[in-house]
Amino acid sequence: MIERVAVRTFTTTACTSVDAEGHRHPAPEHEVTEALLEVTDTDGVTGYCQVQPDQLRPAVLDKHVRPVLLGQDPWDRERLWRLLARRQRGAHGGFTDRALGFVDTALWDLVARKAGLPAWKLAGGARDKVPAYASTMCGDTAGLATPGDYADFAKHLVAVGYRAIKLHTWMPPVPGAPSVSRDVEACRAVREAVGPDVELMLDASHWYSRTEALRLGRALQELGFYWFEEPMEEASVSSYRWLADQLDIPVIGPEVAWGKHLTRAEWISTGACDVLRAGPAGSGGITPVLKAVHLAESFNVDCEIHGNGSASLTVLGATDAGRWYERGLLHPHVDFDRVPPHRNTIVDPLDENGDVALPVIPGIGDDWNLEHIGVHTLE
Ligand SMILES: O=C(O)[C@H](O)[C@@H](O)[C@@H](O)C(=O)NO
Ligand SMILES: [Mg+2]
Repeated sequence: MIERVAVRTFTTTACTSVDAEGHRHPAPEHEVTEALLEVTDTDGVTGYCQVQPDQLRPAVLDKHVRPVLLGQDPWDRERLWRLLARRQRGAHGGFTDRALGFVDTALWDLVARKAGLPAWKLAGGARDKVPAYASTMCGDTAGLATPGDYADFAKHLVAVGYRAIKLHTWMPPVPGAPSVSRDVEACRAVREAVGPDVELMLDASHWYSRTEALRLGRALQELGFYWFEEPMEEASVSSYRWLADQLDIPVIGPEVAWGKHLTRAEWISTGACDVLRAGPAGSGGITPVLKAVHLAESFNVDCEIHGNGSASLTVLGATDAGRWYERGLLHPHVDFDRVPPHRNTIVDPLDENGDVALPVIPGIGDDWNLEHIGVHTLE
């Protein structure tokens, strides 16, 4: 039975930081506080999920998570997920899909560790590697400051094996952002740099109106882009249906819209997307993302998985619905393969063919340096 649910904060180092709008950029190496959710059962097995401390608050653990999980059989993951999800209504926004996702992910890690299997095998076992696309950081003023910078970086990414590249371009608070014309210049420069055989995608991060999104989408069509992501606020489903009706380039979503697989059923049934999107971090965990993947399969719609890391790899290994693993966020001035002090290895090394092998260790695949984490635990 589950006997302990705790969040352990620890110090480590990072070479990136987020700006005022939450977009990640390179930074000098510095100390940061991270957190690990731990769910331990009476056999002494622990499931883990790395969390942002402010996104799984003590009050949520006390009021919603522990009352559901403690004393329960961790193998009843589906029943426990549903009990947790139904707590969201009464939490009045205090128990987010992200918090639910962290708990569900730790439960998957726990039962896979108990089974001695990779979680993707336990959840299905559809493939043992997946092609990765390079997901760039947003534009900035040093490194990804011009269309030429994006073009040079794209050539490097192709040279190391990527067969697809997704641009995040310039976003506020970067001066002059957002700008449809600058986005088009960057996308054109990258297409000219890599040629016609590399799949290209743009993630416009929700800053545009319908008419701006339409203008940008038409330009991407001319450049042969593979999908068009999040040009508008995803709460406006009718805007996405309007846009998808007018464009040939596939519109993909939703990424951050709340409502788990249920919201995604609405996006498919109303024609708001041509390709579905869901990720364990933002859509309530591995459990509802698997539901969304199966939903998409039933409509013959591709479902692309949002976000890097072990939980996304779990879904991608368990199904063959997603064509790509989002590897990133990448930047010319950041070594994405750097192993931080709290890990023994990274979970998603890229091979020379541009593929990421699914992890083979028991659990979702994170190889934590528990000696570092334990020693550096903050009380
Ligand atoms: O912080 C975020 O929202 C994510 O990093 C996001 O920007 C990025 O992963 C994305 O949009 N992927 O599609
Ligand atoms: Mg996105």
